[in-house]
Amino acid sequence: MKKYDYIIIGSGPAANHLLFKLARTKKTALVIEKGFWGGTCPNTGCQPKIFMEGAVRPVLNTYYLSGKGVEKPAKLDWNALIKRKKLIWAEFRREERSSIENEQVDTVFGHGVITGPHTVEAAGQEYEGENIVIPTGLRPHRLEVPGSEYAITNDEFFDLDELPAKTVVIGGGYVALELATLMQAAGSEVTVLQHSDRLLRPFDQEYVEKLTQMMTDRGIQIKLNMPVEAIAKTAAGYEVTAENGQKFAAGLVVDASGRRANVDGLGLEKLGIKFDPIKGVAVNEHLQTNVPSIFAAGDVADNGQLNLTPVAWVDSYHIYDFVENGLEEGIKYPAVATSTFTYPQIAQVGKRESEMEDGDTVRRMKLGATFASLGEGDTNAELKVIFNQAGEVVGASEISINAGDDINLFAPLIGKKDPAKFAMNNLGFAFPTLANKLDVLFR
Ligand SMILES: Cc1cc2nc3c(=O)[nH]c(=O)nc-3n(C[C@H](O)[C@H](O)[C@H](O)COP(=O)(O)OP(=O)(O)OC[C@H]3O[C@@H](n4cnc5c(N)ncnc54)[C@H](O)[C@@H]3O)c2cc1C
Ligand SMILES: NC(=O)c1ccc[n+]([C@@H]2O[C@H](COP(=O)([O-])OP(=O)(O)OC[C@H]3O[C@@H](n4cnc5c(N)ncnc54)[C@H](O)[C@@H]3O)[C@@H](O)[C@H]2O)c1
Repeated sequence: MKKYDYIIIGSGPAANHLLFKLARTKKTALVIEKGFWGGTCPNTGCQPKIFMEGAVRPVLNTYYLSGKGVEKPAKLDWNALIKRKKLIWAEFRREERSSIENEQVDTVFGHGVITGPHTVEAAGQEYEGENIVIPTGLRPHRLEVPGSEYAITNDEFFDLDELPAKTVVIGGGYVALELATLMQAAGSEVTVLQHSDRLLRPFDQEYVEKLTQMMTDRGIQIKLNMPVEAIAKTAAGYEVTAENGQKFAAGLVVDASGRRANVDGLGLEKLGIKFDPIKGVAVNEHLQTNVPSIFAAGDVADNGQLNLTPVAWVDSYHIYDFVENGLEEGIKYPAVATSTFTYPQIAQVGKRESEMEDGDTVRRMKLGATFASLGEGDTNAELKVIFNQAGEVVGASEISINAGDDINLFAPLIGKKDPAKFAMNNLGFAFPTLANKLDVLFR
């Protein structure tokens, strides 16, 4: 039986960042993957999404600037964009597996099953590992209603050659609103059906309302409290029926009703490894499962964090430091910033206004009134920064077309006592960018 220092089941961001670290050592690893090499983020998640958003953003920009110096809104050519996407990704997919392999790292294509505290089976072979790491990620949740098989998920979305004239998106989280943004910008008539009364739970709800209004103004129908009862195939496409009897016709239905942990068929039950079928594998402060040689990392680890790529990186770095450097201190997550890649974007780091405690204060800045935002037609742009009683920055939220980038300026300011002084003395920001406006905000 071939022996390795690490057996890693899954090849997503949590796995490849552990491999980057291990490359500095002489340690050996086997990576097992049953889907696309590289995992969700580069194949069916963050990367194809941000690639497409890169074209959608300037198109929507011209929509808001139309008649204000721009003659008319630009038109997005979905078919051409997908063609270009497929070309770029075909090359990525050809090369990704071989980019992982080297003299220290072997790869196997297949479903990994843990058979013992140090053994894993894949593609009919058993392998031995000093350490086993489970970064198996999440898979799309499928609605449990008749006809749910007619809906696609993000797994198929980024390869759609044609975009129908009418689309229905089920869900109200990151994926639902990001995909709805892309499809409407490409000319589809989009309806979003959310089962509850809230969208984008991790974000400032005042900004979510602003975003909802702007999406609605562009023609996206957003229906709250609209649980779906069934999806049926019709001569023209599909018909989605809500529990209240309302019917929605569409040429495409996208199920974005959340994601579930990839824990099935991993052999966890046999070894007594604790897990939750939705949230994932139970871990301690070193990301160890209740079997000490077996770790979980990234989205599938029930680590109390949002399921984001930078969190997966932090997890894999911690496992490396714990196993290789004997780090005793438990994992400490930084304040990880997050953003929706809608139009406009909503971004967040640290506390939200709704989480303020006694003594906290909030300061707002109407970014939309600045020359830069006026020039971009981003007149609803706004920023909120939360301070604690000691004057330290404890959170920031922004709605703007650049919020996802802007929020990164606030991550290093979290916990800083005199942020204006810190920013002015330590960070030499370019002008005129949001960075320079920090000075105004902190006066
Ligand atoms: C549409 C979409 C957009 C997103 N956008 C963003 C974004 O903008 N920013 C952000 O931070 N995050 C984003 N995310 C989340 C991000 O993709 C995840 O947080 C990240 O991929 C987690 O990495 P991971 O390594 O834990 O798991 P994954 O990337 O999911 O990788 C897990 C891998 O394990 C494999 N696997 C599972 N079980 C087995 C098994 N038994 N044997 C072998 N292989 C197995 C899977 O095939 C998969 O390739 C997005 C997600 C989606 C769906
Ligand atoms: N920009 C980003 O960073 C980004 C983008 C996409 C995904 N992600 C990550 O991936 C995770 C998964 O994203 P997601 O959008 O799939 O999940 P999510 O948890 O953000 O949203 C799921 C949505 O589906 C709704 N829902 C749940 N059950 C439903 C039902 N039966 N019928 C209708 N709606 C239902 C929920 O209320 C929620 O609005 C996110 O939590 C996030 O961590 C991040």
